[in-house]
Amino acid sequence: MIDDKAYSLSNVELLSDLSSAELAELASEFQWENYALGTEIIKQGQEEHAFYILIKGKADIMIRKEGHRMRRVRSLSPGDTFGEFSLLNGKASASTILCLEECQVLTLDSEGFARMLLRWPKLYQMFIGRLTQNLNEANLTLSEANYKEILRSALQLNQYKDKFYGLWGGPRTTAEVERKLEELAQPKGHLLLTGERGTGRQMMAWYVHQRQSGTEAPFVVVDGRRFDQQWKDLIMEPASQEESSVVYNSNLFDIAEGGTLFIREINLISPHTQLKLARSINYQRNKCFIIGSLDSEPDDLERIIIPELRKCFAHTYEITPLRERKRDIPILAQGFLEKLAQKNQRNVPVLNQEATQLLLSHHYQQGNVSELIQVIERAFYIAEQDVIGLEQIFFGPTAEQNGHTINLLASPTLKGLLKKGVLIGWIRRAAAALFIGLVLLLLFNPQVAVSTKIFALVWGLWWPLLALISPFLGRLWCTVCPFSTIMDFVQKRVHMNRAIPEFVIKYDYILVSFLFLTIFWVEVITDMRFNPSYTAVLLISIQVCAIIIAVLYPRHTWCRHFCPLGGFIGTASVGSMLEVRADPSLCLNKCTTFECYVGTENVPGCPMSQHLPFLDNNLDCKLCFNCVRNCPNGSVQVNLRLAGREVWHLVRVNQGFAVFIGVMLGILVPLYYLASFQRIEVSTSWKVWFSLFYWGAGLTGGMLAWMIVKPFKTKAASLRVKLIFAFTPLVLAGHIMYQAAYIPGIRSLFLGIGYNAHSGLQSFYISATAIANGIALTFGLVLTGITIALVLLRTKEKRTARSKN
Ligand SMILES: Nc1ncnc2c1ncn2[C@@H]1O[C@H](COP(=O)(O)OP(=O)(O)OP(=O)(O)O)[C@@H](O)[C@H]1O
Repeated sequence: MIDDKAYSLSNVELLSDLSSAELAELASEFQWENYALGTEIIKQGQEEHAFYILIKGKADIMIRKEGHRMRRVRSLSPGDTFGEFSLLNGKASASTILCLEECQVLTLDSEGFARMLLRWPKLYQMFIGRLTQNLNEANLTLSEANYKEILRSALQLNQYKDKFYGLWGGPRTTAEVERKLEELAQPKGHLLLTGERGTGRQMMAWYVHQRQSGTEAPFVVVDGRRFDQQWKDLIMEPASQEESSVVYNSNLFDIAEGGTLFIREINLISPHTQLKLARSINYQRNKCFIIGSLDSEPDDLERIIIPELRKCFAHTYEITPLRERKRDIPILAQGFLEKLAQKNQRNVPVLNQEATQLLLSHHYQQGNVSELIQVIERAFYIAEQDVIGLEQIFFGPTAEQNGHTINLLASPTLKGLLKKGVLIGWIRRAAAALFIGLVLLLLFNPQVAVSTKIFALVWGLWWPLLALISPFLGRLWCTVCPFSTIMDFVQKRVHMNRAIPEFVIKYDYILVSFLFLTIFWVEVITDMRFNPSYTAVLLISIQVCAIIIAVLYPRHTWCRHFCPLGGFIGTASVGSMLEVRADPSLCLNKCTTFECYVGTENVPGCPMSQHLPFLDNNLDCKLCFNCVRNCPNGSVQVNLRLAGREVWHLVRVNQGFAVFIGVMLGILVPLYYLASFQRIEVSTSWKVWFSLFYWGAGLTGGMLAWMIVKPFKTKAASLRVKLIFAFTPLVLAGHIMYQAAYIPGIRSLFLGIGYNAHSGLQSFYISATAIANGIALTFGLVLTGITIALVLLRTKEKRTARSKN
């Protein structure tokens, strides 16, 4: 019978490296089991586990998701294994195995499985590799978290040689680490490494091990987080060894014999197991060197690990957090870039001054050097030139979702539409064609433009509509904006793709504010709203500027850093009801290709240079949906949300746009009173007074906002920034009031509420403009008031929560 089993096992690919003697040894552990057609060998959710090899018959791996019918994931045929996943992670089975025919299997219980892995570590390694491959083919989404854990487990037998960058930092750090390495490599007793996550504790452990025992000696890594579930039984203590009902050929110290056993996050082992571990360490009689690591200050050690275990470690070494040795940052960053360039056979990119400064200003509390590596790797892969600037550095916490949203992509029709992008393409082309027709008409046949009321619609419909729709649809207009379509058309054919000057990135709010002020001023001074030819010249000028910028610089630099209209809609859309966001956990765990930023063969990357997991406000999102089309992981969502919520939840934003809001608010008074209503006769002196009043008010508004929000060194949105953004409804209301006055016929529209022959018509009729203004102003004031109150409440709530922690 054993021969039968050994013969069957010899046909299993996973075991093909074992000799006949070894197969015979292993076969004695396995049991035969038969299952009839339609039976379930394993049930999803089952707690007890065994390892199975299908010898005869066919079976399916089935998964039932909550509220759904059973779904087939994969078929199994003779030689395939199953059950191993649950054995390794100690969790309930994630799937059901259903027999499609009569099946014969060989099974191994959990203890036999553990013995097999210990007896043949190489098998374990192959096993993990095979399992990973199987998992890849199976339902990745469901198993992703477990999959990662297993890969981590697999690391214990992997060679660490090529894992680390082998850099330490600046000369001071390098000298200190080298000295410490020499010292620690002298075997005087076990070592405890303390330091925050990602400071390099593993790396230090590896290099200590390398110096002490050599690269080829075993370096076994186990994780304290899963020690109780996975490894507790593999440590021997003198008393329990004989008592134990399970006799193992080997234990953790045997596996690491002659090398190092590295126990990560040792403090996360339960106190009971810590005690067992302490006894085992003392009992193992220096079979291996032990390194423990934990995230703690050395002074806290007594509190978080039990004294018996603490005493096992003769010395401790604390690795300094990255933020306390900032001089290392540029050297590490450049070093990582060099390694990446070497690996990818590319030129070594250089970090420009601004990018370096940004890297230096960050605190790296999320993951120290690992966090820096992530930022640098991302920058390396998304950089299109050999210089890495601010545009390629994405930092800090990823975007978080606030409150309830409705993902519109849940609708297959809409998803299909956006994924194809054909409709948007046609709308863009149609808008561009209409725009060109309009400009030509204004330029060459202004009388027709006026008599057909087309001209009136330019000022009376286009602009008011923009102010009206952006609180709802955000920058959706920017996607179909003819300026950007024409600019895109030219850019595809002629482009220099120069790096965007840093002053443009840094001071874009000044450029946007200045252009905004200039356009409104020219409009009033030249009486452009009553002059088709001037209007055409303005539109052409804007288009020419957009084209020049598009030829010089990459993507939609114009829309992001220059366009006054884009700036206006962008600030209005911060609180809008539509957002495009990604699921950061999906992006960070699954994505290594950054298609949302880089683009794919057919669809360009984000025109606004956004990396989706870090996109957490609407200011720079044009809702072009390129990311929806590009993302291979389905991470992108198009959400409907509560209007305004982004303002009181604002985390990061280009703070300069608070200045722009100040400017927009400032000019409302001169625009409204002088331009809309007081313009009885446009004399030269009126123009002078208007100009003085207008520029004075605009600049004062901007300066005041600047003084309130300064200093804006980072992108973090302070309370003051949020408060200024809370004024957006008022700004919008003001601009709607100003623009609405140009809606064709509105000035001569009066609404009557009665007739009184004695007191005359006027007392009973009210102008439509006044009603519109009243409504807009009331909405503006009320919404601003509510937003300010919510900003204050939310800040208070956050402060209270922080002080409680
Ligand atoms: N001084 C350093 N020089 C170069 N690379 C470093 C340095 N410190 C850490 N790293 C790199 O940072 C990454 C994380 O390091 P490591 O895994 O050793 O951190 P850790 O403290 O053990 O934290 P974690 O438990 O999160 O892994 C590794 O890729 C490592 O190569």
